[in-house]
Amino acid sequence: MEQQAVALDYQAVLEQVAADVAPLIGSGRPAAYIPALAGVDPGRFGMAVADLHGTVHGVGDWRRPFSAQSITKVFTLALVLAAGGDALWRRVGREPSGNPFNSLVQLEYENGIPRNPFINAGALVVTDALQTLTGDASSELLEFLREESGNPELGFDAEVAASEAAHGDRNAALAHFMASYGNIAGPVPALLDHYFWQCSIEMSCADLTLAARFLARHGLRADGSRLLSRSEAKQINAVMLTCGTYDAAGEFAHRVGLPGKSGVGGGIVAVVPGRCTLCVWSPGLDERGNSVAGVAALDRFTTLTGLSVF
Ligand SMILES: NC(=O)CC[C@H](N)C(=O)O
Repeated sequence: MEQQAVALDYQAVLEQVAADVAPLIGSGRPAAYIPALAGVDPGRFGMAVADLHGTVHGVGDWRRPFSAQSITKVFTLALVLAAGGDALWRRVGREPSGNPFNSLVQLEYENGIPRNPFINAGALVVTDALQTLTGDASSELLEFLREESGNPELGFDAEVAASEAAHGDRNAALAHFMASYGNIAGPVPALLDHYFWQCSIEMSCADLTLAARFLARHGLRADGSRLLSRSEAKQINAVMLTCGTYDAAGEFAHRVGLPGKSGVGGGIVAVVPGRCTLCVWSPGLDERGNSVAGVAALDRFTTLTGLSVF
């Protein structure tokens, strides 16, 4: 049976979701391996939905900025595909890794080609590609996010970026290891700086729902111009579905049924292609690095509304 695009009362749905997941807020733990993130209040919860035209509804802390972290990997990937096309896929795969996001182990067996663009190794390759294409990967990303969200105030959190750099041995190891296979073009120290700056961008649920709309709009930017072809937008959504929540992507697809991308700041962006974008934030993470209340909220949202890609 074909699903009708019935007008939904997003505000009422969000309020219901927030009430339903309230007992889970504070479960899990904020990321501790980046000390500047460990101090975030685990009692926070916000969620927003943006429709295709940019009307945003939200509940809780939906306007409060948080550390976007790995959610930014979606946008960096989009900018590289927009500027460089398919060439990227010779350097990074599109398969789930089944391993933690910062794992080193597969890289040696697979000749320095990361499994997908959303584990840290893959994101480092994507950032390296953006650096080659533009000369200033982090500024390029920030500019794009400001334009799409309509929020010129968006910026980096210098304390988080410095904290990541100070505890960045794992990411440095990944980057140097891939460089030894010839899969990093630029100097590793500059690449790591850009990568950490990107991860430190602070955005609210409202900002992220707006910025991700090109994924629900089949590649069209907020101003109506085309960022990606319809097929490229589909490809990013597909990789989000299969790889966006790391080694929990199967569980996320099972529960939520939408392309999604999480970050260790506790945010998750999800996309209903042709319909809307969602973002939820709550800093308590499960052992795989995904927000406990966040996944539950998206699960509840798709159950209540029937909105899913399946
Ligand atoms: N999953 C994440 O959000 C990880 C991003 C984090 N900045 C890191 O590189 O470790």
